[in-house]
Amino acid sequence: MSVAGTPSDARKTTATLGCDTGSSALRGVDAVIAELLIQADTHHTNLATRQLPLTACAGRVLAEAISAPHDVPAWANSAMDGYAVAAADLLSAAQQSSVSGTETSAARIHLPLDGRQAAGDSLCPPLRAGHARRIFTGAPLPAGADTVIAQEQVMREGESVYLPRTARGANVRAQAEELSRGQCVLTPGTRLRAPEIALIASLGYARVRVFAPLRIGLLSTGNELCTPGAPLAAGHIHDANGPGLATLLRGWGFEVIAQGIVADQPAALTDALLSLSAQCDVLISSGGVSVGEEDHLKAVVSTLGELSLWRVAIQPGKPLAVGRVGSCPWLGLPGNPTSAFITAMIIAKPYLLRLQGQARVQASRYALPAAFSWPTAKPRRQYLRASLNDSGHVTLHAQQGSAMLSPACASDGLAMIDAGCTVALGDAVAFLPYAGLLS
Ligand SMILES: Nc1nc2c(c(=O)[nH]1)N[C@H]1C(S)=C(S)[C@@H](COP(=O)(O)OP(=O)(O)OC[C@H]3O[C@@H](n4cnc5c(N)ncnc54)[C@H](O)[C@@H]3O)O[C@H]1N2
Ligand code: MOO
Repeated sequence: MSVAGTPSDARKTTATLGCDTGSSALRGVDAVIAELLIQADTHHTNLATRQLPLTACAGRVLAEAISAPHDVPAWANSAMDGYAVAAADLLSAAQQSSVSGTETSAARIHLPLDGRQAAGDSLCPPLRAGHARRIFTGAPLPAGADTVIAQEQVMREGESVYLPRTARGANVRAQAEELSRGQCVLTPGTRLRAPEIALIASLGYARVRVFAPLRIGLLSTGNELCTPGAPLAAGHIHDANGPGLATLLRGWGFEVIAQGIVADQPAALTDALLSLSAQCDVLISSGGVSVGEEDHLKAVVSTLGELSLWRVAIQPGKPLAVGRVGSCPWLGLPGNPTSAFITAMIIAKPYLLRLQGQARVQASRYALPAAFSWPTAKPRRQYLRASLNDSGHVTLHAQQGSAMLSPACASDGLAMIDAGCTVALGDAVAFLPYAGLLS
């Protein structure tokens, strides 16, 4: 990806592009996210916490540090089904074999067995000197043994075995090789996904302290909107943003109080915002934040609290607004469905996750070769519906309209092209998979 000129040149390009009125005044996406994260950091410490059973913690954010109550592994054990030996015995047996000349293959050492050790055995007597012990994966390593030889490499003959030379320590999971007792393994702010839940369970904890889920008040604004399932009157459309955004927000672990459709009229908006702000930690609306005479939301929010930011250098999603209703933060997403989704995933998500107490909030992005060219630099950062082809190159969906939903369903993620940048075929371009944005 290349930037058109220096940063100041890029600003000049932006300012002189007549087709995007007012773009020079737009705030950059990264600056807006950084500002929102600072706001969230000063807010989230007030969040309530609860101690919950592990089975109820999926997607919750940890509110306490988790330390290992014991070494992991707590005791040395076998990583293979095979035979436990002392490496020193292999060496001395090998020397004897070569002196007596009884060893048919120089690689084989003959040792008698002293018993059998399975996972879950409560007794584990020490290994007898000069012996091997049948052992199974996860079984404790007997004192005196330091090496396990996988059974595929061993010839068994009655109660003795022929063993290959093996490096000391092979196939042994040493005590504390992963974690030491008392070591902090998860810090507050960690989102609990399947691996974290399994780790906590493995340490023996049945309950952990997590943050209460953020309660988000959601409303779809617009006089043209109609609830899905209801017949459409002339000039009306079904509300896509309400169900879509609620799904996104619930997928990120939040509780959603869905207000449904609210007419774009000052009185109706005022009532809805005041009632939701009394029950919620954050308010999210879609629609009514652009420049039209029917876009009343910004004025209403200014009256009820403060409009702190409006318009971001992002495409789609430019009219995004941020403010508060009383002390309740409000994010006003644009009405075009894809603009609403993209601003939710790119800007609202890190803010909300941080408000929820989560430490790591940025979505993964990968630099991958472009299977397209983007010859004209744009004044706003682009988030384009994109997929990966069989060679792992980024392809763009043919339709990129911000009112269109089907391209998002037919793609794998978003290609990001910075403001002022062009892309030539084969250039590295940032790709954000939906997998990291939707969950
Ligand atoms: N003169 C200008 N017009 C527009 C500008 C501009 O800068 N100057 N910006 C455009 C951009 S960019 C966007 S994005 C939209 C955003 O406008 P609003 O946030 O005010 O949204 P609405 O006008 O209410 O709706 C826009 C569009 O989306 C449809 N919509 C709204 N809500 C829903 C919903 N819940 N489900 C499905 N579809 C919805 C609505 O019917 C409109 O078609 O403004 C541009 N205009
Ligand atoms: O930025 Mo608008 O969101 O292009 O449609």
